[in-house]
This record gives sequence, C-alpha cells and structure tokens, in this order.
Amino acid sequence: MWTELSATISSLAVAFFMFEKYLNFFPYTIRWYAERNFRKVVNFVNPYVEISFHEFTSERLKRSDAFFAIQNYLGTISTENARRLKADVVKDSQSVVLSMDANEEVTDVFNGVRVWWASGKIPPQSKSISLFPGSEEKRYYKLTFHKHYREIITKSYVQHVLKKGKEIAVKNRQRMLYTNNPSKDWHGWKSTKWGNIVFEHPSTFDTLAMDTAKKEEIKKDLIKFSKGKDYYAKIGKAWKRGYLLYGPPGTGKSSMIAAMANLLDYDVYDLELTTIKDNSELRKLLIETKGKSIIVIEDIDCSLDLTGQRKKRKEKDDDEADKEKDPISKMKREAEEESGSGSKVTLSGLLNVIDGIWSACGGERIIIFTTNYVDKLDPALIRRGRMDKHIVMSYCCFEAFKVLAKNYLDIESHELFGKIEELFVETKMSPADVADNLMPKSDEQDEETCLKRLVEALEASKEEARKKSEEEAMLKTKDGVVTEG
Ligand SMILES: Nc1ncnc2c1ncn2[C@@H]1O[C@H](COP(=O)(O)OP(=O)(O)OP(=O)(O)O)[C@@H](O)[C@H]1O
Ligand SMILES: [Mg+2]
Repeated sequence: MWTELSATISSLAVAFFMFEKYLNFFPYTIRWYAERNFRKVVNFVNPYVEISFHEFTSERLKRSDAFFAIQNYLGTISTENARRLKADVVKDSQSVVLSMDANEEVTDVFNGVRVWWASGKIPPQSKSISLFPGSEEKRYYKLTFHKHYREIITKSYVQHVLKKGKEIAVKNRQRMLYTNNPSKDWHGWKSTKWGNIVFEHPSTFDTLAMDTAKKEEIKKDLIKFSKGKDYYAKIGKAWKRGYLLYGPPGTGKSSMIAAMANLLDYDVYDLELTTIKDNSELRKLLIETKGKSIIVIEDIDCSLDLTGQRKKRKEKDDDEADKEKDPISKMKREAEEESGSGSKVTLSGLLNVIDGIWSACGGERIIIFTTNYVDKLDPALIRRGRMDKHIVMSYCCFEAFKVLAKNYLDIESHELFGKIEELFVETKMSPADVADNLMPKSDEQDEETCLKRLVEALEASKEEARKKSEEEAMLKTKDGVVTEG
C-alpha cells in the first residue's frame, strides 16, 4: 500500500512540475481553465486544509495581534518538538521565552485532532537595494489540518490558540514607559509616535508615605476600577478614570503614579504637552495608546497656558518687554520661534482628549494630571467626571514619617519619635526632605544620627517659619500705621 501511495505522490509531483513549467506557453484563457481544473484534482486528492497567519495585516506596518498570539502559543509547544528555537529575554532579563525559528514545523493535538504548524518567511519581492535591510521580509505561520475537522479547528482551536497566546503575552509582558516623540520624527520607516523604555520604578504603595486611610482608599478605588469592565459597559461610560494629584513639590505625586502603575501592572504614557503642535496631534497620540495604561500629564499648570483664554502673541509682547532685555530669555524665544516649537494645544483640545468621543478607544485607561498649584487650573479641566478623584499630597505628618523611618532605617520606634511627633505638628516639611534627612549618607551613620539630623532640620524649619510670620506681622502693622496715617 505504501509503495503504491508513494508512487502516486511522485507521479502527481512530476505532473504538477510539468504542468507549471509548460502552462506559460498556452494563451491566457486556456491557461486559466486548465489551472482551475488541475487545482480541483489536487484538492480532491489532497485532504488537507491550510490557513496562513501573516505578520503584517493590510496596512503594511501594522503588525497582526493574531500573529504574535500564535507565536507565543507555539513557543509553549515547540520547546518539546522543534529543533531550532529562537530565544527572547523578557521580564527584568530574568527569564527566556522560546519561539519557533523560521522553516520549523511542530504538531499539536486538540481534542484528539492532530494539526501541524509551520513557520516561514516570504523573501523580499523587489530586487532593489533597500535602505532598510530586512524591511521587505514577511513572516507567517501556516496551520495544516484534515478537512474533516474544518469546523472544530476554525471555530474552537484557533480561538483557543489566540486566547492562550494572549494570556502568555500578559504573563511575559514587560511594562513600558512611553514618551511622545516630536511630530517631525513621526514619519519614516519604523518610526513611532511614542518612544519607549522598560518601566522599572521601585515605588509601591508600601513605600509611599502618607495617611494610611487615604492610601487604602486610593488602592481600593484603583482595584475597583481595574475590575470594572462590565460595570462601565453597563452604565454606558468609557472605561477610564481621571485623577488629579496636587500638592507642594516633593510630596510624592510622581512616586504615587509609579506606585499606581506597579499596583495595577499598567504601562505609563508620559505626555509632554509642550512638544505637541496642535489638537489633532494630541488626538493622534491618544489613539496610539493601548489599554491597561496610565496617561500622565505632569505639572499641567506649567505645560501650557490652559486658563481658557490663551494669550495672543501681541498681548504677550507687553508682558515680555522686560524679558526681551534679558539676553538669555531673548535667545530662548528666538530659538523657539525658529524651530516653530510653540504648542497650539488648547484647553478645549485637551478636554476633548479626556472625555471626548475619542477618549473611549482602547479602554481601561487612567488619566492623571499633577500640579503644584491647583488654583491656577481652569475649573472645566478638573471638574468631577473629568478628573474623577482629586488627591491632595500634603506635607509630611507623623504617620507618614513612620512609614519613611521603617523604609529608610528599618525602625518602628525610637526615643526621639516623641519629639519628632511634636515638631511635625508645627512644621511643614515635604516627605522628600524628611526622606533625605533619614537616609544614611555613609556606613558610619546609624539611625540615631539620621533621626537627630531630622530633628535639627525640623527645628531649623520651625525657627524659620516663626521668623517669617513675625516679619509678616510687622509688615502688616506697618501697613496699618501708614494707612491710618
Ligand atoms: N509621600 C512620599 N513617600 C515616599 N517617598 C516620598 C514621598 N514624597 C516624596 N518622596 C521622595 O521624594 C522624592 C521626590 O518625590 P516625587 O518626585 O514623587 O515628588 P513630586 O510630588 O512629584 O514633586 P514635584 O512636584 O516636584 O514633581 C522621591 O524620589 C521619593 O523618594
Ligand atoms: Mg513630580
């Protein structure tokens, strides 16, 4: 039987070869007719069905999600089967993920049905020399199975592969910190709107010094949001949430953002508004962001003039008449004008990004604004619904200090704690300054030295505040005397 089968296959192969070779000598209509019938015969003899999954979809540079899901899935089964594997290092350079190399084949069994997966590459079509080597090469995976199982494979198996592949991608995913590239770099081969590096910030809610109840409330709020897909769909609201973090410098706003990203396992998009030319660029950037991410606009009060009424150049001229005299300001302004880097993003453009029709694409996103001066912001920008939660990051209190002492010095109590608690009632010091005082600067510095340094700094700050208030009081009385006089 085997001898007969191999003889048939060889004859078919020879026939196919001859057929392809001599077909070009016939006129087109005959060729088309012959080819169609020949394929019918081949399909009748060949009981196998093939499905290809290509790396690039219709848009040339848009990578197919399915291709990567399949790549991940095949990585798990090919480690036992395939002989040539490709390795990628992921997750803090700790683990290796294997995938099938080109022109390898592996088999898989699903509900008792055997399928074959093969990987391949389509070489460049054009013979011209490309500036970008390898740019034309297209990878693909080919799935082969018996036509008898068409239903089960196309309906259940492919879905199973994509689901598993996506799960593996989430598990192996390295979180990224994205920053927007200036729009002049958006075009060209493989250029992207967002530049990215691996996000590795160590801040967590455990290391964050702040009121414990407030911290727990924020954590619960975040977790509720991340699990709220169905709820948001039910109430007909885009699955996104806005946070406004405000407070003096060094109170932990940026650290809080990193802690949030670490808690939820989200990517971070750090949006630099000043490099965005106009509202349409802002929208394009937003569309390119993925779900499970935090979009951050730091120091929103400094980023743009978002008071609603953007000043016109002429009006500004009066304000800046003095600045023109200063050679450094003048040079800076001239350079800005030359590069055309002045941003035209407006308040309405920003509002549209936060809760316009575009903001719903992607889903599962948190938008965070930070500012030192909340009063400077336009109320429309931060009204509830846009910025759903306002979080004030304030000066260090005794409770926050205890978290820092535990983290920086590994102590939970000390005889100086009493004094420090008293001093915190009357002094305003940012957690950044407290942390700096608590951090040992050499091996010789023990906890006692660090705590004493903090006490001294707190006393100095208290003294400074006392002098300042005395001066202010004196000025007030003087003013009073002058007015009365
Ligand atoms: N609440 C806090 N808990 C723990 N560490 C803090 C806290 N606040 C500040 N720090 C420490 O101070 C440093 C500066 O803090 P961070 O950058 O988060 O402040 P910020 O509020 O973003 O300041 P700015 O308004 O200047 O941007 C951090 O690296 C961190 O070590
Ligand atoms: Mg900051």
